[in-house]
Amino acid sequence: LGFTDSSHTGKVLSSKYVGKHSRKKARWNLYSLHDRPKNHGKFPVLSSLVANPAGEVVISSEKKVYDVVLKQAALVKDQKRSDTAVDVKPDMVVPGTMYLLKEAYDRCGEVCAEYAKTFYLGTLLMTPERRKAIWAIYVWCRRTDELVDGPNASHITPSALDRWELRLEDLFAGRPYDMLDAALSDTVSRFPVDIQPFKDMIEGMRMDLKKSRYKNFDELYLYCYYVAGTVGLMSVPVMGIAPESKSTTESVYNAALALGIANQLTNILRDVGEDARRGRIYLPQDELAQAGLSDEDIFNGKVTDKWRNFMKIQIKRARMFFKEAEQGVTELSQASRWPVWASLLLYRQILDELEANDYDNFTKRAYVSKAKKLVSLPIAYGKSLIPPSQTQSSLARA
Ligand SMILES: CC(C)=CCC/C(C)=C/CC/C(C)=C/CC/C(C)=C/[C@@H]1[C@@H](COP(=O)(O)OP(=O)(O)O)[C@]1(C)CC/C=C(\C)CC/C=C(\C)CCC=C(C)C
Ligand SMILES: [Mn+2]
Repeated sequence: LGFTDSSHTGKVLSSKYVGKHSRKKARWNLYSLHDRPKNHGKFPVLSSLVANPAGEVVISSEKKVYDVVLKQAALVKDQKRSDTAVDVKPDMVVPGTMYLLKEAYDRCGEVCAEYAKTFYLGTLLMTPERRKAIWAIYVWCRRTDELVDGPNASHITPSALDRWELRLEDLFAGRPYDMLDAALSDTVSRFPVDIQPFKDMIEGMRMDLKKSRYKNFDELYLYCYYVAGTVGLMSVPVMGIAPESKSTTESVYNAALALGIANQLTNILRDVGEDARRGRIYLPQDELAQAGLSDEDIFNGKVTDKWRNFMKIQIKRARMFFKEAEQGVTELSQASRWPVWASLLLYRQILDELEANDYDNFTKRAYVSKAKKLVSLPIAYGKSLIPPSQTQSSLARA
């Protein structure tokens, strides 16, 4: 939804899980397009292992991230599912603060409208409580991204990110540092939003400071989780799951994660040329090599058949993540479905535009025209009318 603006667990996840299980080379590849498992609430045993570049079998990023998904889902599981704002805590009336808080949320709305207009319009379809909360989350994400991508990015050090994280902990503890933090502080006191995805997003920004290449899709997946999958996990507690939905909370979170991953993969494919000009290549190095491509080819920016074939595979993968996200959207509360469908349809069309540009993402920026955006809105609306799952299938709650 118009995230075409300004350009664009932590420790829990890292060393703890990456134990050496075997020195044998893994025989399966979790991320081969044909074998990729569908999680849908249960994590298949085989896919939790993956070979690292040294040939050691380690816990895959997908498994590590899935553990976070389970934790997030468990946190809200007992919360009453609700299509209205009844689960929202009432305003705490501290004289003088109500007005300031309103101003803080209004400012978040303005930032949102300025940076991501279409997305902002989408939020207007939500209930007022949810809309304000999503604005506050949006603004925090945007500010976090600006730390490493904004005008002061060259001055940002890991310790600046550490300070940003302390500030995050403070706002979760009810001690916001500024007005925009105050809005988020209020949001997290009203909705069952956990701090972990926020910390993980900061971890993604740390990764951006120290890393400009990704050995394989397992590494890239973890990065995509940090910077975008987290957004899905932050948003679901605010958007709400439809009370009539019979699918598992885990599967809805999993779909939200998939939407974030799909968006980020799409972002990466759209911005190959732009990123290369900053010395960054977010494409899996092993897959580039398999396609007979090197970093030099990316820097030279010539569309060849090798490049087209490579891009086809990458686009196919991004579409798989969008597909995985689709069934989760239907499970969201009624008022949240339309904006999320619109976001999914619009972002996915960037992939179509990449194809229409004959895979030239070196000199062209794929974008969805206003006319196509307009056409997508009623389609998204139609999809938002599909009722949530009524049966306890493989998606069902355990
Ligand atoms: C069940 C189900 C499917 C629920 C829906 C869950 C949901 C709302 C998922 C949202 C997924 C989403 C929109 C992810 C954002 C992905 C994204 C664009 C990440 C960007 C990262 C950095 O990338 P980069 O620097 O390479 O890109 P730029 O050139 O800078 O663009 C981000 C920039 C991180 C910061 C993210 C934001 C500013 C977006 C935050 C969005 C929200 C909080 C609201 C999402 C809500 C809706 C309705 C889509
Ligand atoms: Mn960015």
